[in-house]
Amino acid sequence: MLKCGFFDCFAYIDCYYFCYYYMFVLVFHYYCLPLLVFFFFLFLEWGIFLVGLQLEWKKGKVSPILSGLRASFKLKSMPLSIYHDADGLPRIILSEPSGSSAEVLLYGGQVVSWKNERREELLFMSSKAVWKPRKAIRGGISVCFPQFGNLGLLEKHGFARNRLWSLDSDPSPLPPVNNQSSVDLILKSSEDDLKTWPRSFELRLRISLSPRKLTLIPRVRNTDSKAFSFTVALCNYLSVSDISEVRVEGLETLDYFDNLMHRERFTEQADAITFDAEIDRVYLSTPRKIAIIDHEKKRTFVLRKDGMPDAVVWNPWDKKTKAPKDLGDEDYKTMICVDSAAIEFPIVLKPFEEWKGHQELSTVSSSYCSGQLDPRKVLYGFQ
Ligand SMILES: O=P(O)(O)OC[C@H]1O[C@H](O)[C@H](O)[C@@H](O)[C@@H]1O
Repeated sequence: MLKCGFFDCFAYIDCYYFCYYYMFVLVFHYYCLPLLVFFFFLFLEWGIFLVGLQLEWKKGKVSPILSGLRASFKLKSMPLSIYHDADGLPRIILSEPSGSSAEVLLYGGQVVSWKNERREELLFMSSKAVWKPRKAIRGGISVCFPQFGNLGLLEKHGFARNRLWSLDSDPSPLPPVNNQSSVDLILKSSEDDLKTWPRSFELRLRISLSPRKLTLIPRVRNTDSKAFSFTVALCNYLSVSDISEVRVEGLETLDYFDNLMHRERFTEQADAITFDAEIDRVYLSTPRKIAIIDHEKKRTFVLRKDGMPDAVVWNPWDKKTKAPKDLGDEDYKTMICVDSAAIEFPIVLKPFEEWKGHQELSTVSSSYCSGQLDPRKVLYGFQ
């Protein structure tokens, strides 16, 4: 007869615990441990990726692997409509809720109109502008790349303003835009351009509209196997009531190259720039903020820029022999060009590096007190 004492019960329970423990060890070793190892390496990989992303972004450089990964995770953006006007040039219309708008041509990646909420045009467009390819359109905001002016062997101001750009579906590392107030454009080196400028590049431009503000973010990526350098400018043709009533502040005491004096270097002596004759100067290492004050219209344009240390100031005045053919005789009176530029020190990019600039044009619709460059002071009287 089998007898089962009190302590035999414990032996019986112990045996079960041992089996559970053994099973747990088996499961842990064969299932959980591999899973833990898997997740450990997964998180490690993502950590390295995110740190890399941040470092690359801080340096302003982007590797193709990172940009490829980003592209695969990007959000789908809302398609923008492309219109063809009477001139046949494809254009994109940007708008935002306050009522302001902008028009952007694929030809040249050029902004040709920027209207405020009262539908007033803020950019100058020549009465004789030629709306046909292979010639830059006289007005708006044009992109000079890869050469400013005649500072090289290429055509004046480079070829980018005379090429057909495309919509950019992968603007990474910038997040994709998904509304009607921004557009991303891209120009890549073509076979023809490689013959005259044998450097493979991607030139991107984001144009964004917000109340009283137009922002342009140009970027250049070196997709070549060799380093290259370039000069660049955003030529802003601003609409003014009367050039003789205009004053530009923020460039005083700076050095400039005078294009009318064989690029000789001078130092600005005036406390602001006023206009009574032809002017064509490249101001060097300027502050980030420049004010263009239109006394008659009681409007001030505020130009803020980054990554483009120089500023060009140009008005051809009435020198009919010298003035461009696509400019009306009286047009010089209602325009002033103040450009954001990188000219004195060309930008150098190694393979896969990216350069990024930033320009913001805004308007302050009030009388402007000299010396108060901060538009908040003008608008709200902040001290
Ligand atoms: O006639 P474009 O090639 O468009 O150039 C227009 C003007 O652009 C810049 O402002 C230059 O400094 C000027 O020298 C030039 O005349």
